[in-house]
Amino acid sequence: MVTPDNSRTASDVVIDVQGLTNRFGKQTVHDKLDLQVRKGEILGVVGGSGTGKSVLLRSIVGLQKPAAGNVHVFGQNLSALAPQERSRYERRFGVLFQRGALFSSLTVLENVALPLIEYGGLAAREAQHLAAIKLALAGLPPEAGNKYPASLSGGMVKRAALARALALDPDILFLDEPTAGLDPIGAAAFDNLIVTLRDALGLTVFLVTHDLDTLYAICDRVAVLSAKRVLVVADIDTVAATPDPWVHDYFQGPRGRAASKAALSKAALSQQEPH
Ligand SMILES: Nc1ncnc2c1ncn2[C@@H]1O[C@H](COP(=O)(O)OP(=O)(O)OP(=O)(O)O)[C@@H](O)[C@H]1O
Repeated sequence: MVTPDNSRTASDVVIDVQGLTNRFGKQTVHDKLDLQVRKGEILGVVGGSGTGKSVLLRSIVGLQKPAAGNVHVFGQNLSALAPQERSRYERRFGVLFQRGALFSSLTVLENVALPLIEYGGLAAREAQHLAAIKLALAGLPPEAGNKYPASLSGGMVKRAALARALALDPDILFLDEPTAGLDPIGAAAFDNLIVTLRDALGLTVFLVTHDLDTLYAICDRVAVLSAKRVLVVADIDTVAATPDPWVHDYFQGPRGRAASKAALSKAALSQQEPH
């Protein structure tokens, strides 16, 4: 594993995955995988289809019991905690699942209010007031709150799911392919929203994605999953230059080159803008 930047201290680490092994029957998805996530960063997690990105996310948030290994979050070994204590820590996580995972029989506002009632102990009225604020944070107009998920556009579903992930004021936001299925303009707007929320709320973001534009635009570091482990975790330019066939095809292919070029032009433009 390549970790060129050792300047940060252990206290920066909010998630420490050590020796994680996950199996499904005879299939080993992770074999003694190690990964650290630093406070306040947006970490992009990439890898070929089926390399175990979602399973890794699920293992960290406690939805997948690993065959071996530990996950420390905020210095606490979550696997060693009693269920009640563990769920206290897990409430500091906000998770946006791949397909949104909203309840279809509830309105958007009710979906966002639900965790506030269930885990936050709020009465329905207060929960809905707070939920309306979360919807606004996620960039949805107030009228979207009264709609059912089926009547929302793909982009709005993502924002509604994001609002729900933010409901309990998490410290760490987990996003599983948040821009999948969005048009490029919608995806760029969602990327910007993630950065704004990270900066405003001091979040740490664990972001599983296939979206090269997202990686170049908003990730502080990128981790590549390959051969059941983390092949490399570093800034994107270091990752893109890693000698590995999948990394090469992914980052040096036409889409990778276009995304890199777009990021460079954006950086040049922002330097020209008056501050
Ligand atoms: N609950 C499960 N039962 C059995 N196998 C599973 C289960 N969940 C995941 N897997 C298998 O684990 C492997 C990793 O799955 P995972 O969804 O983490 O991949 P991924 O890297 O997120 O892929 P993609 O980019 O296609 O979403 C796959 O082979 C998948 O079929």
